[in-house]
Amino acid sequence: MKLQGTMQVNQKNHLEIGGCDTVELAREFGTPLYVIDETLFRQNCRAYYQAFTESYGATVIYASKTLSNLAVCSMVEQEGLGLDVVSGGELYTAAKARFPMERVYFHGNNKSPEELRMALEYKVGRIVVDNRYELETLNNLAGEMGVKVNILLRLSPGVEAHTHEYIKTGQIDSKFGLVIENGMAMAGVKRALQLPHVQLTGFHCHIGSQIFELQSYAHAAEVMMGFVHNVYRETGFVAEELNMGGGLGIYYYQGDRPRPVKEYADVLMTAVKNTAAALDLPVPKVIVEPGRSIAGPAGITLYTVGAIKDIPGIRKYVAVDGGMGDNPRPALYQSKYEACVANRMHEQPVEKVSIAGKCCESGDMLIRDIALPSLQPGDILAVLGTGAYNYSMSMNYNRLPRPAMILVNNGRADLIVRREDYCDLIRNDVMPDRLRSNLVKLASSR
Ligand SMILES: Cc1ncc(COP(=O)(O)O)c(C=O)c1O
Ligand SMILES: N[C@@H](CCCC[NH3+])C(=O)O
Repeated sequence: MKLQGTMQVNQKNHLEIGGCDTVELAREFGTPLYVIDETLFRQNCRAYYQAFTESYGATVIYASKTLSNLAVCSMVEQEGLGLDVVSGGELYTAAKARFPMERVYFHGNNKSPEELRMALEYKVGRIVVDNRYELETLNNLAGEMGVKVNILLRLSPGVEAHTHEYIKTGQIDSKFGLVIENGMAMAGVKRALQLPHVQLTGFHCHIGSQIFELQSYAHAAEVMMGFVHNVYRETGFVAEELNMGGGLGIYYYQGDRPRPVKEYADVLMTAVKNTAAALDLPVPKVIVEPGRSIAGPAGITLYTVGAIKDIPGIRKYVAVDGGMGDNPRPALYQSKYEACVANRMHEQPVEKVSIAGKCCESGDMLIRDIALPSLQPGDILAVLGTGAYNYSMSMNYNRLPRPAMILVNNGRADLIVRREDYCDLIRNDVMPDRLRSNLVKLASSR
């Protein structure tokens, strides 16, 4: 097990994070509870800023799909990064956090006309256009509003990243972007250059997520620069910007070998520079969009242990008060996590158990076969590395209220997302009058 950031074991043998005792946090805020280590989150932002912006003049934008709320947007802003948003909701959150809109990039493979109009009204820095339909729609909307908008075109470079099938995005058979290989991308560029209300500034690609193998980035950069060269030869257009997406992998489980951000920056920037030199092109402004590698390691989730069921010779199930509702990743991608018993950190593992969630799904298993000290109902289990794609992918299946989130730093814990309650669950339910009167009739006929 790997304790990251400010995590340590305190004198009471409890897990501590951000100078706060997790057992006390569980008591004060309840469980399940998302806890974000502010120091580590900011350190991760700074590692990107130093490696890309200070060393190479590149731009770093945080992918808010990873974890977004007002407090997170505000930290990202303070650390000098931009923001990638993929929906009206993420854009709205950024606006409410007063994030400078010129530092916002708007992504997505099916932005609605309303979302595009909203982005134009907010004057976001760039819209990353995914397909021809969007290109025409955006041009028309910008025309109606009398503006010209800066765009990047998202391309599918045909580069396969070594990661889970569901989180690969750069291959040809993908719902994202215009394919380079078959001419779709070149046709898109030529059309964009004709349209009066869009200003093409460059190209974007994103080859996937949870990537350890840096050569995939170098390869993608070479393919993208090759395309920049072909565009220049065919149209005379010189791309000023090259957005290479995000995707750097993090440590979740033994065997995961994350690469340092500095190494990632060196590999990517060297590939861009060398290819530009070989093709006699100016070096474009490079943009990267990390998410997981900033938020992931900075988060943990605290649960309370409940029912324990031992099926002798088969499996011991230890159920916790959350599960796929707050972390759907194990059910979706068979993702693995490490965990510890936060209130008894000094005890050695004595048995193998499986941590079950509380949803009515056999697949709601947070961790299978983990060696832990003997667990009792009431113990606090901390699952590590849950800062990315947990809260942002959480759901209300089984009408479970979503957990609270707190930000910890230097012994201080601030609530940044309130725990949902049962009223939240029925907030948008509407009882049609005819059903209401049926209920009244039924009641009175009894
Ligand atoms: C377009 C785009 N940019 C950036 C990211 C962030 O990726 P990661 O969280 O792996 O860094 C994603 C998600 O995979 C994405 O789809
Ligand atoms: N949600 C995925 C990552 C998807 C990235 C979005 N392009 C995960 O948890 O690993």
